[in-house]
Amino acid sequence: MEHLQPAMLEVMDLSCSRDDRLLFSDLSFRLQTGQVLLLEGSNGSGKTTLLRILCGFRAADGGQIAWFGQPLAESSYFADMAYVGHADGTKKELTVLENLRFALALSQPGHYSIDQALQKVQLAGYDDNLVQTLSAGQKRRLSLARLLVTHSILWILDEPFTSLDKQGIELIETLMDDHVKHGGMVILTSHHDLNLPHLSLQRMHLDSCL
Ligand SMILES: Nc1ncnc2c1ncn2[C@@H]1O[C@H](COP(=O)(O)OP(=O)(O)OP(=O)(O)O)[C@@H](O)[C@H]1O
Repeated sequence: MEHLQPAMLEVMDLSCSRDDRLLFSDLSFRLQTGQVLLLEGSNGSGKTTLLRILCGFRAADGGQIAWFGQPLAESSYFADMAYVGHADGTKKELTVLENLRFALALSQPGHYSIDQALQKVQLAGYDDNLVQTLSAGQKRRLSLARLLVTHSILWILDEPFTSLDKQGIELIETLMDDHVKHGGMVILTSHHDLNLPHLSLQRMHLDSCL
């Protein structure tokens, strides 16, 4: 009787326009722990805009979002959610280690220590490197390490595979798999096919909302 379980995340009748162009309307979905939602759609269809609304960076034009039955602002949502966007969210003038310590100071600790997370994303040995000296793929790996050292239930990932090599792509898939198997949830956009055969994957095409 899965439909009777309270949805951790419930999006109801969301609508958004930009520059008088309707991106989506009446958009509704529910996401439970252990589930992954893949947002698909052509360039400009509104995927990033929807993620930014889900992160609270931007208001929707209509609709509601609830976290465990509560409006976001009255819930623990913003402590339970972590976002990795196009810009990676790292501080370029700080070292790798300082970035992770900074992230940890603003959040509850996650399952991984900083050393374990750096090992996991294959950045061990880069602790004292300034972020501005890292490659694009290494910066992306650092943003993944940030997810591992801090506590969050919902990962919101905008094009997480960008700049990553084959091993990096497999690494994200492994991390997502681990995360949802331990009670997490993921919403992501990607133009790549996902290789997550053992997970409960929902797909939403934004173009169909127009
Ligand atoms: N800062 C902005 N100001 C005005 N319009 C914007 C802004 N950012 C995006 N848009 C417009 O909103 C629409 C949706 O953009 P969005 O970035 O959400 O699309 P997307 O589906 O993520 O695209 P892509 O696959 O190219 O990343 C586009 O028409 C875009 O031009």
